[in-house]
Amino acid sequence: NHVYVHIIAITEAQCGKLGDKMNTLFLDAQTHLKAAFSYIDISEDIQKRLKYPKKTTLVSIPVRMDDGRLEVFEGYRVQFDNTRGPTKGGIRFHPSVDLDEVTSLSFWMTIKCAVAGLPFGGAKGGITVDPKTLSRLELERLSRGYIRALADVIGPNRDIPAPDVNTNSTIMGWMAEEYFEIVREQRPDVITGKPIHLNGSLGREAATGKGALYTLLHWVKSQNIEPENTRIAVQGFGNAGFHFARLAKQAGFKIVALSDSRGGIYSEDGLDPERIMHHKKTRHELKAMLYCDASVCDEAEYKQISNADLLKQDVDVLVLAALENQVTEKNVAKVKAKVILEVANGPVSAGADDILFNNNITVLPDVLVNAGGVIVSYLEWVQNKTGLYWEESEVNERLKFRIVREAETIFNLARDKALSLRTAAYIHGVARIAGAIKEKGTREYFQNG
Ligand SMILES: NC(=O)C1=CN([C@@H]2O[C@H](COP(=O)(O)OP(=O)(O)OC[C@H]3O[C@@H](n4cnc5c(N)ncnc54)[C@H](OP(=O)(O)O)[C@@H]3O)[C@@H](O)[C@H]2O)C=CC1
Ligand SMILES: O=C(O)CCC(=O)C(=O)O
Repeated sequence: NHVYVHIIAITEAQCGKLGDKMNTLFLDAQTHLKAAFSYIDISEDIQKRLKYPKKTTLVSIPVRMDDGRLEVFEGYRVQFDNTRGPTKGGIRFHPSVDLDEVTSLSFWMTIKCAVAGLPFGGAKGGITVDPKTLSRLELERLSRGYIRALADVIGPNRDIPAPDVNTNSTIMGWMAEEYFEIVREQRPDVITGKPIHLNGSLGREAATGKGALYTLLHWVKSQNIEPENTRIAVQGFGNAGFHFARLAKQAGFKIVALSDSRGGIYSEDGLDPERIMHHKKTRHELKAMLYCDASVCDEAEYKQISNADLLKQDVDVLVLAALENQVTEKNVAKVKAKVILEVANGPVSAGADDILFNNNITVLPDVLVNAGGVIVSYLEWVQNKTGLYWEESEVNERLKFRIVREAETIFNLARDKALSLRTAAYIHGVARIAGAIKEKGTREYFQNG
């Protein structure tokens, strides 16, 4: 299989050229960086370095399909910055994966790991594929092929992948096992988000949703708002959105609307995410709840809504837990929520973000809100390295302590300097990265300066 795999490690100079060709997502993401630079004492050299990914790898992954055909898929791994430690970030399987998206996601990972105070830089990977069209065996072959193609650039102290959209613990297990075969050594610290039976961490499955809930709870407390008086709509009902919705209901919030890629449902009386997940699992769409047998359904009245409708709901908190660019300058005027909780990466465009700030709509930013996933991935990596495994309660306590500590710093900075929470989060994270670059000395950054 290796014969078919082409690894192209792109140099910095080529990256500059690629940078020029990048379309809106990466350029949009960079807007927030520029905003943060104006509040930090940071040299021009460091500013310039942070605008380019350090290493971009593109691979082709040949897969023998069940019917005997050979399909070749495009795979990516972008390692944006490793100044603070090995790079870290998930792997996405989705038809819209391209270099622009993966680079943007790797940039957000870099900021996020710094915001969370983790000893990691940022990376992201992906394959351009609709995994819903593959059989289980095709999916396994594709996942293993991705690792065979990228085994030279990842590693337990180099770059540590994890799950993202349409990937999960099963896929991480296959990938880890493929890596062990290649290096002839058990290295569970090469990938996080693994199954519990393959040295994964208790608490990783729900960590992204849980971290988002801790951030929201800290926010409502700072505003003297009771969860019981807070109505929430959630876009996206996968790992992050489902666990957030489930835990938010347990914490007393009222979930009135939910959606997945096929549409959504609304109930003024409130929805039960666990019950809805049960129906989604059997009928593959969230709105299957609408057709469920009356004897199984409760008394609540459900209304079908579109994905566009979900964003317009008159709720207290709009939770975006699907994909990037969901609220843009085109639809931002329709948003009625008072608070947006960014569980997804980059769900609000930079232009929409400015409009929301000017309209006094609070955006709790992705680089803080969804950091729970990578925080528990870090805890998994530490457990894998030490061989000492913690109870779930210990993992959750460590997650809560870290995310609340960083949230408190960011909330205070935003309040004291009258900034958006996003700008405050970027200042907090970028200052840590810039500090590390400075301390590292002149080898890479200032060779001729
Ligand atoms: N998993 C993790 O640990 C982390 C994830 N994130 C981010 O959270 C977001 C979601 O990731 P994750 O939950 O893991 O991914 P999943 O694949 O588990 O879930 C994604 C969900 O989004 C839904 N979706 C896709 N498109 C739309 C749309 N247009 N409208 C409404 N729903 C849609 C999918 O629907 P369907 O079920 O029909 O496919 C699915 O329910 C991503 O931005 C990811 O980068 C961030 C930090 C960590
Ligand atoms: O758990 C991780 O290492 C990374 C998760 C991720 O991809 C993300 O935070 O966007």
